[in-house]
Amino acid sequence: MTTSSCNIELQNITQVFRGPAARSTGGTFTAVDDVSFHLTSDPPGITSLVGQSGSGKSTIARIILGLQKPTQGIVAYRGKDIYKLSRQEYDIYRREVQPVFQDPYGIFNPFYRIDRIFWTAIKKFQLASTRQQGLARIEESLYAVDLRPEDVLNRYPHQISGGQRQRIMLARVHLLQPKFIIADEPISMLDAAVRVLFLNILLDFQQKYGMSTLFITHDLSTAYYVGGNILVMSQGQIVECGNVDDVLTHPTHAYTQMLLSSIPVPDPDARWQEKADIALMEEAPPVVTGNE
Ligand SMILES: Nc1ncnc2c1ncn2[C@@H]1O[C@H](COP(=O)(O)OP(=O)(O)OP(=O)(O)O)[C@@H](O)[C@H]1O
Repeated sequence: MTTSSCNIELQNITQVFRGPAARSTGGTFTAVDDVSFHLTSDPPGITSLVGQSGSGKSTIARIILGLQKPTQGIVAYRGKDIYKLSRQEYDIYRREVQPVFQDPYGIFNPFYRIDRIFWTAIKKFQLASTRQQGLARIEESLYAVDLRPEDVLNRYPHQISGGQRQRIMLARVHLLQPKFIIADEPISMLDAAVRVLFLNILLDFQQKYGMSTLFITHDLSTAYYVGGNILVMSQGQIVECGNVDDVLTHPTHAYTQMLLSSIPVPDPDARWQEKADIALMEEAPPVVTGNE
C-alpha cells in the first residue's frame, strides 16, 4: 500500500437492490447510481453528503466502510481497491477509516461496561504495552471529548445519556487517530446543545489531528455550520457539489434549491405574516367572472 496519497476514491459506484419495494421496476431498485467522488486527508477537510431520506447516503457510507459490496464500481483506498487489499493493508484501512453512526446504542453491548470499548480497540490495534499506558490513553481520549473518565468508564451503556454515548464513540475515534471519519447522521438523535458540542469536536479533530470527515446529514444548516465541501444527493445521484458556502448561497440545481426552501423559517414575524396572508385569502370574496 502506498503512503503518498491518502485518499478514499469512489469510482462509478452503483448499488442495485432487489426486493418487494422494487416490484414496479422489475424487482430491482438503484439506490446509488454511478457516483464518483473522493475524500482526501491532504489537506484534511469536512465533506457533507446531504439529501432527503432514501436518497442513498447511508448506502454510500456502508460501501465506503466495506459493509456493502457495490453492484458496480470501485472504492479505492490509498490507490487500491478495498476488496483487493492484503490482510495487513485491510487492517490499516480498518484503523484509518472509522465510522460514527446515528445510534451508537446499537453497537454498545448492554452487558459490558463502557471501558471495554476502549480496551478492545487497544488490544486489537496494539495501542499500549502496559495497562497503565492504556488507561492513560483512554483518559486522554475522554478528556478530548469533554467527558470525565469517572463519569463513564465503569458504567453500562444504559446508565449514560445519548449525548455521552455519541461522545464515547468520538473518544474511541480519538484513541485510534484515523485519517477519515465516516459519520452517518451522527447528531440527529441529540438535542441542540449536544449537537453543537459534537460538531465542534469534529472540527477540533480536523484542525488538531488532521482527520477528514464525511458528514452525512439531511440537515443543510448543520452542513453549513461545519463548512468545507458539500455533495448534494438526489435519487442515488450526486446532483451538485462544491464549497458549502458557494453551493448554499448560489444553488444551481433545482433539487438543492428545493432543499433550501424547505428549511423552516425561524422568524416568528414571517410565520405570522404567512398566517395573516392565508387568513386574508380565505376571507376574500369569490372572484366574479360575469358569466354566472
Ligand atoms: N439492503 C437493502 N435492501 C433493499 N433496499 C435497500 C437496502 N438498503 C437500502 N435500501 C433502499 O435504498 C434506498 C436508499 O437508502 P439509504 O439508507 O442509503 O438512504 P438515506 O439517504 O441514507 O436515507 P435516510 O436519510 O432515511 O437514512 C432506500 O430506498 C432504501 O429503502
